[in-house]
Amino acid sequence: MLEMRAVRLVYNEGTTTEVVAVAGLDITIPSGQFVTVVGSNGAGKSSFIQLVSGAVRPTTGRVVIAGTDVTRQPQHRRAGRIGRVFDNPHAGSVPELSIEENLALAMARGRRRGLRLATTRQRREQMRAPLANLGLGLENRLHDPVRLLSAGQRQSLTMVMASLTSPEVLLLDEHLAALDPGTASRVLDLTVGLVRRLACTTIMVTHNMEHAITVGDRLLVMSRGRVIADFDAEEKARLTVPELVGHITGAGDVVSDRMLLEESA
Ligand SMILES: Nc1ncnc2c1ncn2[C@@H]1O[C@H](COP(=O)(O)OP(=O)(O)OP(=O)(O)O)[C@@H](O)[C@H]1O
Repeated sequence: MLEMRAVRLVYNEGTTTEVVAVAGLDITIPSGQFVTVVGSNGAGKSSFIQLVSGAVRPTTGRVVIAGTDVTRQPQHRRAGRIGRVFDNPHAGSVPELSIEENLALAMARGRRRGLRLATTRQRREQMRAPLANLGLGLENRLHDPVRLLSAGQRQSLTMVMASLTSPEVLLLDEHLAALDPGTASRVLDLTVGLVRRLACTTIMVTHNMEHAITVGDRLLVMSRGRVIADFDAEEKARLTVPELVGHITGAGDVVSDRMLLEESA
């Protein structure tokens, strides 16, 4: 279970540039639930993800993962429990290292022994299986540097890397945003399969209203640092894209061209 208790995140507090990024989050996400999150630019979606990962600390409030209060725990201490995939396909892997070395790094993440790049035959087999599941042939390119991969291949690899530590929580921050529609759809299918296999608590931020509705068990709409709508699986199944857009505009927020373009795609 993931709990956010009265969480506020204020940047530059008490100055003329003060920004309330998160204005009060009180959310309980049961273990294994797959939550999608939408909202306009600046609604606080990435801040929510960063508060869970430990990239930022709340100004006030508490973050609890599986009963452990992690509010003051630094990011590296929770790294082994949390998988994270960013919007930038280049952010999740090291371009000059091979696929195998990147996977070895991911496996070492969060372990006390530190990083060990040497690979054993057993470990290589452990890496090959999830790569083969992608259906992209990457299992036969273990020695290729990651810089040779396309954006979709890199994002798929990052997904596999995030899954290798069997995370309790998987954080996906607009991880399909930089991909063309066809590739995004394939990586989304991969995401759904991976989340099902890992059975981990998952938060997926997306600007794609269709994805937000069709994927996962719950949908949160954020506006100005708060959750303004919370749809369970049944409500989500009945929700239409125009209704969802209506929730965002109804809060006085602007729906970006990107959201509308993808809505009509
Ligand atoms: N490091 C920072 N310093 C100051 N303000 C910040 C910082 N990071 C985020 N903010 C502000 O906090 C608010 C919430 O930002 P956040 O990135 O969480 O929104 P978002 O919903 O993810 O937006 P987008 O869809 O545009 O990525 C915004 O007003 C943003 O400008």
